[in-house]
This record gives sequence, structure tokens and C-alpha cells, in this order.
Amino acid sequence: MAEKIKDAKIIFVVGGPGSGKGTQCEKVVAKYGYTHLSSGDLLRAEVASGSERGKQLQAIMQKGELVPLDTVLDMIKDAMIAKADVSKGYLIDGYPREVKQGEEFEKKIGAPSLLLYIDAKSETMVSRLMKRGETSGRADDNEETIKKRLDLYYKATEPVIAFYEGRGIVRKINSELAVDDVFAEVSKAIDALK
Ligand SMILES: Nc1ncnc2c1ncn2[C@@H]1O[C@H](COP(=O)(O)OP(=O)(O)O)[C@@H](O)[C@H]1O
Ligand SMILES: Nc1ncnc2c1ncn2[C@H]1C[C@H](O)[C@@H](COP(=O)(O)OP(=O)(O)O)O1
Ligand SMILES: [Mg+2]
Repeated sequence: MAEKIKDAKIIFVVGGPGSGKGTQCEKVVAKYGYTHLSSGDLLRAEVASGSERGKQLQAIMQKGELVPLDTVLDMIKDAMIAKADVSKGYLIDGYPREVKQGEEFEKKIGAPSLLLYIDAKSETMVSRLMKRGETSGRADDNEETIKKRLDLYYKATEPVIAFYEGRGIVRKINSELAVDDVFAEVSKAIDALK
């Protein structure tokens, strides 16, 4: 079932909330033509559909918690299969959020070639998210939820980076720099794949 996507490169994009994952992914799409799949965007699309499942997801996301693993993995897998004929590579943004998510992804879909670790200080992430919150309309871009998302990031998601470091596929990107300078580092990591 994951046959069709087995020749495409898979890149995990991991970093704290507001670190700049989405910003960098957009630039990768423009330069390399990869398919960008953000777990958060997929979930927000389900919320926007007004479905019963969307209502349950909304409540979880508003609290800054993680939605059930199966829900998000199924969404990513369906989206990957839908693009399989045209995609030479996938940017999986915001996933895995915990080691278990990485393990399940590999069982059901395939192994990543690269993990881009988008790294910024927690003060930087908070100030970017507060600014984004002025216009994003996101229910989780508020001071209280941002704090919970950061705590969960350090507790659950940072171990993902250590897990893949053991495999030698992690490239740490300094996301404190200006967007284009961050992207220069991202580009180097992707170019090294070929
Ligand atoms: N390198 C950067 N320098 C300054 N601001 C940035 C940088 N990268 C992202 N931002 C801003 O920070 C906010 C969060 O970025 P976003 O890409 O949505 O992060 P994430 O997807 O990791 O939550 C956005 O408002 C974005 O414009
Ligand atoms: N892989 C995943 N597993 C569980 N929940 C997830 C998830 N990806 C996203 N979510 C849920 C919980 C997050 O707090 C919320 C927003 O995610 P996001 O858009 O990726 O945030 P950000 O880009 O600011 O890091 O959606
Ligand atoms: Mg994002």
C-alpha cells in the first residue's frame, strides 16, 4: 500500500512551535518542488470541515495537546498516497511529535532520509508565536497554550531528535538567523542528499 511512495525521499521537519518549520517548508517547495505535508495544517483542515471528528480535534489542539497517533498518521498517509504519482520528495512537517510516531510511520510508510531539526531558543519561539497570533486566527497561538506546547515539545518531541541522531540523519539548522540565511542552511542539507 505504501508501494507507490517508496522511491520518493522523505524528510522529517522537526522543531518547536514557532521555530519556523512552515516558513522553511514553503521555500523548499518553491526551490525543490517537494510535497509539503504539515500535520497541523491537515488537522486544521479537518476542523474547518466542521465534522464531528474535527470538533474533537479542535478541543485537543486548543489545549496544546497531541491528537491521537492513528488519526494524524492516517491523514499523512492518505495525503502522501494522493500525491505519489507526482511527488519526488515529501516534507513531513510537525511529525513525528514523539518517538512512537516515528516508529509507526516507518512501519506503515517508510524510512526518512533526513531529519531537519529547526532549532530556535524558547524565548524566540514565544515571541514569534505571539506575533503570529495577532493575525493567524489560530486557537493555540495564545500565551497559555503556547506555554503548554513548548513544555510538550521539550518533553515528547526532543527525544525524537536524539532517536534519529543515532542513525546519523539529523541536520541541525540554526533558526535564529534571518529567514533566507536559515534557508541557505536548509538547502545545503537537502543538496547533500543527492
Ligand atoms: N528565521 C525567522 N526569523 C524571523 N521570524 C521567523 C523566522 N522563521 C519564522 N518566522 C516567523 O515565526 C512565526 C512562526 O513560523 P512558522 O513557520 O509558522 O513556525 P512553525 O511552523 O514551526 O510553527 C511566523 O510568524 C514566521 O513568520
Ligand atoms: N504529529 C502530531 N501528533 C499529534 N498532534 C499533532 C501533530 N501535529 C500537530 N498536532 C496538533 C497538536 C498541535 O499542538 C497542533 C498544531 O500543530 P502545528 O500546526 O504543527 O504547530 P506548529 O507549526 O506551531 O508547531 O496540532
Ligand atoms: Mg507550522
